[in-house]
Amino acid sequence: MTGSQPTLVVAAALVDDLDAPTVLLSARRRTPASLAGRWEFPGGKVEPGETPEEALHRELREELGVAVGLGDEVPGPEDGVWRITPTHVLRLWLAEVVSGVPAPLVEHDELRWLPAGQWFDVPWLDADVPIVTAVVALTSADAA
Ligand SMILES: Nc1nc2c([nH]c(=O)n2[C@H]2C[C@H](O)[C@@H](COP(=O)(O)OP(=O)(O)OP(=O)(O)O)O2)c(=O)[nH]1
Repeated sequence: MTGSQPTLVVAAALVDDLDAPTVLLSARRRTPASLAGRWEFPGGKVEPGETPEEALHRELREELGVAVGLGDEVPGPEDGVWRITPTHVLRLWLAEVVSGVPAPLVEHDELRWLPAGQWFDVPWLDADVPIVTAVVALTSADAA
């Protein structure tokens, strides 16, 4: 049944401070055309031989040019993961930047640090909306 396994995507809810988050980073996709202009959590697919955490560090280095520290995972409702497309599931971690300044290097054409109370104020990918709700709940931010 290996062929029926969904593709695992890993991503980060980057905040300013894992202990007291106030701002959340969202990234606007450049491609494909069907997703361009929508906002997401930076990340990407886990490659063979990588752990999910290794893949996430690689994706954030490649996409944003930053090193991060990972916080808690934001568990999803389906065996702990988030179903984002018929063929992809997402795992998401809270994270904070430990080195570098995020820049839209590859996959994105704009980054935005969303202030508390404005975490829903960009057109997230449809699948990400409930995930943002979970991030709000987990961080107990007064952001919604
Ligand atoms: N990275 C990311 N992908 C998401 C999110 N929400 C969501 O539905 N997706 C979808 C969009 C894509 O169909 C898929 C991930 O693809 P991707 O394009 O980010 O992954 P990747 O960089 O490794 O892909 P590739 O083009 O190099 O093959 O998951 C999200 O918050 N972050």
